Amino acid sequence: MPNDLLSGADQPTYDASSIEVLEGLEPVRKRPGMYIGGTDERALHHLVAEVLDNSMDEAVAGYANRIEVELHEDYSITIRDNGRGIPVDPHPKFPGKSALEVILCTLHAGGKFSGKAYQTSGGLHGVGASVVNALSDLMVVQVARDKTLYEQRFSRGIPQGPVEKVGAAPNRRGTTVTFHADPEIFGAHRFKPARLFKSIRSKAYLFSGVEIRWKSAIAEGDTPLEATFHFPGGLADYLKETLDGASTYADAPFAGTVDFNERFNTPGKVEWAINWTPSRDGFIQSYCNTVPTPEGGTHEAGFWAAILKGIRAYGDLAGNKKAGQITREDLITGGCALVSCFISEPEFVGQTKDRLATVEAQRLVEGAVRDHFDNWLAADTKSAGAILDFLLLRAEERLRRRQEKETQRKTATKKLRLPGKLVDCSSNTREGTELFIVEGDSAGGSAKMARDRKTQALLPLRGKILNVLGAASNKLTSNAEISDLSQALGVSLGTKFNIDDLRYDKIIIMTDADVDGAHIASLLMTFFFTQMRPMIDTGHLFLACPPLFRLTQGAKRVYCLDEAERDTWMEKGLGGKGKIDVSRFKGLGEMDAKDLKETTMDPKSRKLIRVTIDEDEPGETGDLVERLMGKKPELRFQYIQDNARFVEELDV
Ligand SMILES: Nc1ncnc2c1ncn2[C@@H]1O[C@H](COP(=O)(O)OP(=O)(O)OP(=O)(O)O)[C@@H](O)[C@H]1O
Repeated sequence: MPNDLLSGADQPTYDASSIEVLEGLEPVRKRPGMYIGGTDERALHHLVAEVLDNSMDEAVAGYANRIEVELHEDYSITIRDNGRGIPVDPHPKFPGKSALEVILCTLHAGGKFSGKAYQTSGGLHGVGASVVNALSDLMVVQVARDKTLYEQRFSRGIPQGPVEKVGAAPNRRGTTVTFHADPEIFGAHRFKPARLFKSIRSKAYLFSGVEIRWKSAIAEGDTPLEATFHFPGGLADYLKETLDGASTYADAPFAGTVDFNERFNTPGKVEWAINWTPSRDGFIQSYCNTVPTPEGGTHEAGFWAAILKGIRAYGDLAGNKKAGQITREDLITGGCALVSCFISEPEFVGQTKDRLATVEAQRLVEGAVRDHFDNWLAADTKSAGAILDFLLLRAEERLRRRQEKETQRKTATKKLRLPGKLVDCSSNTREGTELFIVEGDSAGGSAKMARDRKTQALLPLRGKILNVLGAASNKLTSNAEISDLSQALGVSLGTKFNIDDLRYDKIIIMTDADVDGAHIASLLMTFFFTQMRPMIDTGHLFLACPPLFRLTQGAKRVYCLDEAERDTWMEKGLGGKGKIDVSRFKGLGEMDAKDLKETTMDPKSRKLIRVTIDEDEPGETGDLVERLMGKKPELRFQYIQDNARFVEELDV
């Protein structure tokens, strides 16, 4: 027996009794991160968003027009609406329990699955309220319905008694939720009045049909202790307030709202406002069903597509040939945008709903905004001209920066601290250059001989790079392989990544054609996906396809990518004389320079796969990466196979 295995006597029993099933709300308390993205201050504030979103859903559906949020001295918080009130009648499927108790004590219980009770709601998973309940040491829910006031109390997700009638409510209806976040979960984190104030105010801007009242017993800076928000002017007002008097290229923002029902015969709507300013960085804040989506998603993509196509077409029409050079990057540089859409059955990535994944939203938003933008540009030629000039300038600057970078590449290379093991190419410009990331030093040896010195550079990696999904960001920057890689590429990680800094045109991952090689390739792809995403979006990342077999018959020779290809050739023969000789490459290192050049590196004869994100399911890829690279190693092989779904084949 290998000595790193435990001997029989030391082994803990591993049978059915060791398989645990977490019941009720236990999983939420055990792994809060899965439901609210962590246990930090952001997660704590997310609890308020979950409860507030339920009241907002009630308002957007047309049943409530007032919401009150009150922060108490002990940091408990009350959220009250004048909607229909959570149902309190006995639930037909759970004898002895009211609907209220089922909603608050069961995951995936809700009224928003079928679209019958709500058309366009922020809630959809049926877990929000129960998660808040599970993570609160006290939660009290009062419901005013049918002239009666009901109440039920909970602690850490467990009812402290049944729902009870506690009084009459002749002139009132609605739901009041009070909760105190459990310090066992959130430690010393406390609600920050300024943060709550800001997010609540933005909610009011998103739906002009609601009035939100704010009250706080706790002071923070100049945050008011009481305020009432009601913004009939919607997003245009919000943008004006956010820009705070900054000068803008258009006198009034391009703003509007389109009802999808009228336009596309499908429920929902989109509202937007955008203006360009020279005095600050651009930004976009997007929302779906009043839920903020800080990571964007399909609605944002649709919005930018409409603006980009609109401005290019306008430029074309005005006879400006350079308008086609404007990119989305230029639009965002000085463009300040707010986009809020309402759709039925939205799909978000994760329970914290940071990114919208509904594919349909892209088409709806683009279609709705595009016409209006064209009309707006045509009607206000003064603003349109100013914006076009500004964007053309942005595009020119960007192109010039890139040009400078390219001509300076060589000088910069000398100045840059490049990793010692990088075998650089000699070309002075980025155009046509390639960096092969190769597995192991020995592969580096034959690749060095096989490469075209002018355009092909090599970076040998020793062993496996850190799995970025499990790693903290300081670990990332101190990891030697990762820092060599980013230095060789000339770029920084994460939000600091700038595609213009990239030192090569194609980045090609070249690993052995075996499971280990596939694992290294997938670790690298995960790294690029999470830290250098634009590199994939702009089509710079590739996988090399080294062959697995070489068949020789007399003077004839072929290379096969896999067993199937080998078998086909074996059957039909190569057309040479004598017996077919089969050699299997165990790794890149075993191939001589000639083989490697011909099959894998020479642009004239090789095959490359471009790594792309499946556009139909932009959310899926992120999810997939997280699910499989973040957690269990045994799922990785599956992941590697699944990769095939988001790469497309390309002969280069
Ligand atoms: N203030 C409220 N007024 C009326 N009904 C409510 C209110 N709060 C919750 N509900 C009902 O309780 C259900 C469950 O709410 P919960 O927050 O658990 O999930 P959800 O909003 O459906 O989805 P999500 O998990 O995405 O938030 C809702 O679908 C709705 O039917």
